[in-house]
Amino acid sequence: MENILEVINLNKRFNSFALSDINITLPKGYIMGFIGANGAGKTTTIKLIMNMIRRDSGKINIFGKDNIKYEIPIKNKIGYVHEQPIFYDDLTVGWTGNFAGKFYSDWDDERFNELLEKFCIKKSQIVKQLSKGTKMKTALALALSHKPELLILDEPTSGLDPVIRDELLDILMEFIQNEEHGVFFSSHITSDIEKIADYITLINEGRIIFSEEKDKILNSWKLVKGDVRKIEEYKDDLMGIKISRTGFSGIVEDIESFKSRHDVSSLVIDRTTLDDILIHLTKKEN
Ligand SMILES: Nc1ncnc2c1ncn2[C@@H]1O[C@H](COP(=O)(O)OP(=O)(O)OP(=O)(O)O)[C@@H](O)[C@H]1O
Repeated sequence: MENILEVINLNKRFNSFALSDINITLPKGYIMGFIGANGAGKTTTIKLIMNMIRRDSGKINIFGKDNIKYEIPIKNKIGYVHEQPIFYDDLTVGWTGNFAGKFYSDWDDERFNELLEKFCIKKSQIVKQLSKGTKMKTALALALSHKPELLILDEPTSGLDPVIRDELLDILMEFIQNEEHGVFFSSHITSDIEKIADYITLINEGRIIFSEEKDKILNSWKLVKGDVRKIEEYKDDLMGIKISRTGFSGIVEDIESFKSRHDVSSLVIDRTTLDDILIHLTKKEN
């Protein structure tokens, strides 16, 4: 299987934060959701992928090529949306499209018009008068209008109402149908990721916790709950343990192996949602 994006042993240090040994692989034809708490390192990873900041070490290949050495041809085939899209605020959406089109050899004006219509945006609208959600939709229309092969989206669904979010998710699923494209998107809306992602990467405090197929994660990771008096028996095999007055809960990475080592008859074993995993594995203890 050919990879559209490979991040290999990537490191980047700021004064008080470090991204450590980041490894991510996205095969062609798939969508990867990138999740993590605020400040976990998602935007920094995306900026490194886009070569907007300098890496300390490691390697990033996009379409099989180094993202720095082949930056211009690679960026010609990437549709990128920043978490806070930046425009010339006093100008119109139409002007913005014409301007963006000059930078891409494959700009498709018809596609841009089609997307504006779908998102109910008029070309005559002045950018500074757009709502937050409409600005994001404009950024998405721009990112999708130069025939990109890879979409890199930093929180594309934040600020969008559920109807538009759903439309956007449909567009992303449609985008990968030809099996030649890929989507890498970060989001705090885990239901969006559960809905459309094939792969999920979870980052916490600058380290990858997992980067795996969604179905594998949701099938093998389970939420285990039990009587707090029995916690000693299980605690070494549970992650992110939370204790209340009566019970405990924790995450198990491989439920079959857990069952082979413990009597689970008194436990409740539930399917995990991404929110369960995020809450248990990334919440700092007070
Ligand atoms: N240029 C910089 N100089 C110093 N520290 C930085 C810089 N950019 C980011 N950081 C720090 O790196 C950490 C990770 O930030 P990042 O924006 O990557 O997190 P995030 O996961 O995208 O968070 P959020 O979900 O809130 O957008 C934060 O502690 C942030 O303050």
